[in-house]
Amino acid sequence: MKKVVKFGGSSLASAEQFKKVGDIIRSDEGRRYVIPSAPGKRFSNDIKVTDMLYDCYETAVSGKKFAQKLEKIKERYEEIIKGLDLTLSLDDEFARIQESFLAKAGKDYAASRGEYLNGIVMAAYLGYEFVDAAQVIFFDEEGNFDAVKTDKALAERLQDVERAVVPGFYGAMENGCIKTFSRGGSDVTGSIVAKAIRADLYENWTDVSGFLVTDPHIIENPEVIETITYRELRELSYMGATVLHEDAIFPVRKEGIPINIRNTNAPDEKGTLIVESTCRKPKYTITGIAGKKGFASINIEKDMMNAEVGFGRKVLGVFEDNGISFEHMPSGIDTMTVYVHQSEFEEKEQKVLAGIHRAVQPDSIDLESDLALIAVVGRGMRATRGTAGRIFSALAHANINIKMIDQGSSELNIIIGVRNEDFETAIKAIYDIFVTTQL
Ligand SMILES: Nc1ncnc2c1ncn2[C@@H]1O[C@H](COP(=O)(O)OP(=O)(O)O)[C@@H](O)[C@H]1O
Ligand SMILES: N[C@@H](CC(=O)OP(=O)(O)O)C(=O)O
Repeated sequence: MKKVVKFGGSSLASAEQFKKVGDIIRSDEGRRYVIPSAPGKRFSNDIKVTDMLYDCYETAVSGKKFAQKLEKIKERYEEIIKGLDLTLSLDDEFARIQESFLAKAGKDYAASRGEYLNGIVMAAYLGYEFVDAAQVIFFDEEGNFDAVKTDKALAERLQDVERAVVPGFYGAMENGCIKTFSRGGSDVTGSIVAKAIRADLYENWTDVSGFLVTDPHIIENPEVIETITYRELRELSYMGATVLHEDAIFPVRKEGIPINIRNTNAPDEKGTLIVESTCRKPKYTITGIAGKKGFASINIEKDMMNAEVGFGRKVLGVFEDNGISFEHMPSGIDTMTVYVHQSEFEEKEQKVLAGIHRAVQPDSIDLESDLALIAVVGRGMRATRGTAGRIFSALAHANINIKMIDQGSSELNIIIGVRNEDFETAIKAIYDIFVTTQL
């Protein structure tokens, strides 16, 4: 059995957490390739090392003194090294980082040092070989991930390495410059390594007991999802369920490698298994609920809109010309509504409105802001009648006005638009009706 195991920042925030991780790895021979994140938060208002590095680098490039900030980061690692009784000095590494900050090596280089240093500590602790991600994970000149080159390099490099630590989150471009994935990207590294070595399983260890039906910040102690398909997960992680980076699904999915989300603080729990397909019946009609705030809607009206060939294309062309992607586009006979991210739209609002007027001469355009989108996802919805009806009635009972409802033709998800201020109450109402009361 060959397993790739990724440990998130919360699992590696302190020596105590490192010890739990060590026990987990040593308890299973198959856990041969380890992907660590940078040390995360030790307590709720602590600062992640990645954020300390961004801040320190910004101070350095603005020409201010940054030695003290760098020292604080070094202390985080020294505390871990001391707690693990290791004889390891990071003095040379920190001297090099300081020089590189002065030479403006880049924001991505700065952030990547969190995982790089944690990888060195982890390799020393486990007695595994350290493989720098800059040697095996590649980005092209435009900064896009180069899957083909990476897959080949990783497979070759790890071919004869029995046990290795590969730091998460970063790689290198052709010119040697360090480049990171977006935040939470160590999940992506784990998936890429799992694909390259043809792993049997990709374990992703975090601080919750699996993928939960909904965000634990909204519902206290939500149920754990036992089995979820890649497609369901993609919908949920795209809509804000942050436990797994949305791009982490693709590499393993291509190879049919399952992902197992596990809890470092409760290693005996089975967690969530993410698979290509399953005949296991889901426990509830819905598998999960996720959502995001901060959308705006642009409602366009024009008599006889439906008869005007190319109307939709012309409207969407205006958004494209302004570099704005749209999330949803429900339409009526003489109306169409476009949902966009408010932050992307706000600064270009007047340009977009003028563009729409010019392109399709509408009768009227209405804007609404501070909207939230909620995705109710589940493979079980296809076989169950009345799911949308139950959502409607749950929200009506909770006194929430539904702004929009959109069911994908795959019947795997229903998207609901509500006001930002109703977001949490709406999720609670949907959770209650499908999970708590199991109606
Ligand atoms: N549906 C969900 N299921 C599980 N966790 C979720 C969900 N939605 C949001 N979260 C949050 O994701 C966190 C885990 O992700 P993350 O902070 O990236 O962990 P790590 O540091 O281990 O990579 C959990 O602590 C939880 O608060
Ligand atoms: N350390 C990086 C990458 C990462 O994946 O971290 P975590 O596994 O703690 O989400 C970040 O904070 O974004």
